[in-house]
Amino acid sequence: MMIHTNNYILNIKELWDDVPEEYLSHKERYENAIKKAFIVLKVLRQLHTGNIQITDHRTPTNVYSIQDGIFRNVNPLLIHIGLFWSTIAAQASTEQQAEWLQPDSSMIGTYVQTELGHGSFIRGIETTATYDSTTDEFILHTPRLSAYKWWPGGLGNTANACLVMAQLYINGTCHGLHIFLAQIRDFDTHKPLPGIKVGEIGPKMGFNTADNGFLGFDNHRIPRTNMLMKNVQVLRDGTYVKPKHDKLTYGSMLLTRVTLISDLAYQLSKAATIAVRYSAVRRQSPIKSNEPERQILDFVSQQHKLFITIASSHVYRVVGLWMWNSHKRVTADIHEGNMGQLPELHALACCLKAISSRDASALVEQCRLACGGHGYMMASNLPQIYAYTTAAVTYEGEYTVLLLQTARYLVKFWRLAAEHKPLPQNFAYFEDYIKKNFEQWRNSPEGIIEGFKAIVAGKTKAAYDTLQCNLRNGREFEEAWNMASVQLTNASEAYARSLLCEVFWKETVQLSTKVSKSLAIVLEQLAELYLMYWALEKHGDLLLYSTISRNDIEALQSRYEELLALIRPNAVGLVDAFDIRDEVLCSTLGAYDGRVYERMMEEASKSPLNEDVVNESFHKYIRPVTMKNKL
Ligand SMILES: CCCCCCCCCC/C=C\CCCCCCC/C=C/C(=O)SCCNC(=O)CCNC(=O)[C@H](O)C(C)(C)COP(=O)(O)OP(=O)(O)OC[C@H]1O[C@@H](n2cnc3c(N)ncnc32)[C@H](O)[C@@H]1OP(=O)(O)O
Ligand SMILES: Cc1cc2nc3c(=O)[nH]c(=O)nc-3n(C[C@H](O)[C@H](O)[C@H](O)COP(=O)(O)OP(=O)(O)OC[C@H]3O[C@@H](n4cnc5c(N)ncnc54)[C@H](O)[C@@H]3O)c2cc1C
Repeated sequence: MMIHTNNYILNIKELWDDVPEEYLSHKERYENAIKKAFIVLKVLRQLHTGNIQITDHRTPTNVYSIQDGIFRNVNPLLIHIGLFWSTIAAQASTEQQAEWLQPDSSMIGTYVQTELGHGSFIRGIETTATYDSTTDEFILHTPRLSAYKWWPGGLGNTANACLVMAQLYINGTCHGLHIFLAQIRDFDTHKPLPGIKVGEIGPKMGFNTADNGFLGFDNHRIPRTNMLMKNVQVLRDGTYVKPKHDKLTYGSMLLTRVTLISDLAYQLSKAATIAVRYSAVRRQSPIKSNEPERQILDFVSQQHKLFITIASSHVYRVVGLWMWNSHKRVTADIHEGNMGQLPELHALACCLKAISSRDASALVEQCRLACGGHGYMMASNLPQIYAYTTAAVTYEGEYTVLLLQTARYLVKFWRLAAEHKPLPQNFAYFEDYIKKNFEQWRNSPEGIIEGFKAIVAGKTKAAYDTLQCNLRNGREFEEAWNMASVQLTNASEAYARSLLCEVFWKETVQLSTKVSKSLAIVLEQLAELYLMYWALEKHGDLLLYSTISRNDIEALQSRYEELLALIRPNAVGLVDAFDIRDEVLCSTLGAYDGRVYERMMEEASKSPLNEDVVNESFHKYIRPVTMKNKL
């Protein structure tokens, strides 16, 4: 059957709620979401097997984005689709993949890594997988409460299988973390298998349809062939065959960090669409007292809040794609046995995942604030987008922890520069900074990019000097590192910002040659706005580390304000161009037709508190008190 995915999915009635999900209980929310998840999964399987074919050109992104509207929260199968399958595809041997990656598989899986006691420091994970050569099995075991797995999405009620990260023991020797496939529930009855203690962890700030779960193993046995064996093997006699790089097991985190950048771009585009459209509808107070009230989008301070969100969505879309292509290239190299580019990819993914999630959550919150009181309504959808986005600051590598990973990479190159050793081209600016080869400041995108590089160099130098000073004072390296960690994270943050500015500007300039002149102008305005915004935000750092002057900063401010005025007439068009359907946006404030107040009233009428003219609690609790003296 040929289908148009948009229409097909939008027309499946069971996928769309009559009662807004906020009115459901924790249990009902899950049950509602799981019903929908399996309808969507069926569609995806039909697409995969070719039973239905797509006529529109944007799937699977389309299916992925439509699900945002379907769930208004999180698809409980997100980890099954996004992490379970992709980890098997990347880390299982060809034979394992042939067996496990069947489109009609009974397995519903999840990715089980974090424990009650350890999330960030994964070498501290306590779950063990001990090889028993007499039976050719691994024994999975949870030695104590802190070793209970805690957090995995879909684990609480949905999954019947999982990929477990555990410490591998062979003949008493620990070989570190490895990934194992374990069945945890019966495929038919769905009851936990013997030796498995599994459940759901309870309500959270968001992700409430994702049934995040806990899991403990009591000497649970799985076949030896259930260890993911593409990069590393345990042979029948217990021989351990090492991987070519000892962090290949962390590959799924790397991939998800890369993917997340694009997902966050999409969340930003939703928030921007809601806030900009609302700001075009909402009128509040005149600018000149003798004039009618103005669209709040005409207030320059409102433009300052919103246009950076539009621009940032483009930045993360462009940089997300750039990272995706790098990941593809590096993965192909790894297949050929060349690990050379992995450290760089890891360093970039860490800082970009950290900064994109932090930026996205801050900007979504800014959009909510920009919608005044109405932005606080769940029906605006901004609170849900925020709850979803801010979780990304923590999961898949906590913000600070990831920035400190990138700092290791920066410090290595600074050490080379300080010792006057050869540097790769992309760090040549470290040497310039040491030799004080400072460029004359230019108030242009290229000038700002150079300025940001000077900040990276200056901050890395400061962190490195502190580290050295701590070492000279007799501290051990790890302690000296901890003492310098505020400066180290600052250097990483600056590095991420300089990458974002450089990649976005260069890609925009290139793209501009391929599109119409009028579109090129708008794209360049947005890119310039992004660079100016951050130059002004970081003007203190520019004053410290570059040759910028006070006059230059004043000129930047004027150009920034000019850009706000230039973008204003295109603001609504720019968010319309994100092309997000009303059914996906799920917002009373952001719908295409601009019927904000009508939709708000329609949504309010769905409140169960409006079902009875007089709520029965009046008779039970209020009247006895208020009427007491009059009875
Ligand atoms: C209709 C449906 C359609 C569905 C379509 C699906 C599409 C999917 C799209 C999905 C997109 C977005 C949605 C995503 C939603 C996700 C939902 C949430 C899921 C959440 C899951 C999780 O959170 S899983 C758990 C994640 N946990 C972490 O990230 C833990 C963080 N900690 C670490 O990574 C490590 O502990 C740390 C790296 C911090 C340290 O490791 P350690 O072993 O201690 O390292 P060291 O010994 O200190 O050595 C460091 C050296 O190792 C190098 N290194 C570290 N990591 C890596 C790596 N990954 N790769 C390469 N190298 C690495 C590091 O550079 C050091 O090297 P050096 O030379 O010594 O400096
Ligand atoms: C919504 C959501 C979904 C999730 N889904 C999954 C899943 O599907 N599967 C899974 O396995 N896990 C999942 N997780 C768990 C997630 O990966 C971890 O919570 C995350 O990696 C952070 O680890 P933590 O909770 O141990 O934080 P902690 O490391 O305890 O962080 C607490 C604080 O300590 C600081 N800190 C910790 N270590 C250091 C250090 N070395 N240096 C400086 N500061 C440090 C941090 O910066 C932070 O401020 C999920 C989490 C959330 C919130």
